Amino acid sequence: MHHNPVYIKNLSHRYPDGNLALDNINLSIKANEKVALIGANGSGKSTLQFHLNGIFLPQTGEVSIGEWTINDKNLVHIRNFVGVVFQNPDNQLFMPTVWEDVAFGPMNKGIKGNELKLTVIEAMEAVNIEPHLYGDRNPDNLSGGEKKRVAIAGVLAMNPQVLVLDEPSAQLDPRSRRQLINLLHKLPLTLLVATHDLDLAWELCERTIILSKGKVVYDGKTDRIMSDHTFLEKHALEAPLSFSRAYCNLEDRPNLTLANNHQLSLISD
Ligand SMILES: Nc1ncnc2c1ncn2[C@@H]1O[C@H](COP(=O)(O)OP(=O)(O)OP(=O)(O)O)[C@@H](O)[C@H]1O
Repeated sequence: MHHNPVYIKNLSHRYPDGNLALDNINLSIKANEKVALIGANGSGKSTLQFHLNGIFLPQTGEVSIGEWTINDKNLVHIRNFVGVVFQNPDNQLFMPTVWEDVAFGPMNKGIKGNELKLTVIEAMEAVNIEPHLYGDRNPDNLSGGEKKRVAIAGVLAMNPQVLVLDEPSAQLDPRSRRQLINLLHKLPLTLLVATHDLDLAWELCERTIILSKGKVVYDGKTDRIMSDHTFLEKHALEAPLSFSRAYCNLEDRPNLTLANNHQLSLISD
């Protein structure tokens, strides 16, 4: 019996057209671990996330969330345990006002009255969406970054133990992105962040999983992989800028070692 909040064994996923999007994935994530999921377009990140809250059920292999091995009978438990914020917030916001959107999940869990009000306010404040300014607004009329933050608030209001985020920084301006990183950093929960923003991966996640053509090709320390330009290039990825900058100040991060000459030319650029 394992007790990790996320445990995936021999998971494969083939789309109806024959496309093998996940090819024998094995991984587990410990409580409160913050993990980046990176990989080029089409590497399988979204497909994997769809398996984490039962949007897809395993065709081959198994996915366990907390104490449940996902099947079509325990999806309510799974979805209370795992919150997923999709890449496109338009898929997530459907109520006439921001307030109702954030309140929707906790209301369905039976929370009401003052407790509901406090839950909604807390979730909105966590993502810097001021309840008195945004509560009555129609989500359709928000900017992309505001929608994204409301979608995150709606998931936080469910009080999940595992939070899965698909491209959380994609539409955010630098300040909102920074605030989001700080918020995610502080959250006492298990986090899996699929992102092309390798700076965010590096700043937020000690561990990185790299997918390539549906396979896990790296699972280990984020620091280590960000210094391996040859490996990143092989999987169509690029080292983050801030990481290269940090190299200029190696004494701040004494655990880093240069893996090859690429970094040296990058630093002097
Ligand atoms: N509905 C579908 N039917 C058939 N193939 C699909 C479907 N959705 C995705 N795929 C394929 O499965 C593979 C994995 O796609 P997925 O969306 O999981 O990748 P991703 O890593 O999330 O990509 P991106 O970075 O572009 O969001 C790709 O080859 C994609 O073309």
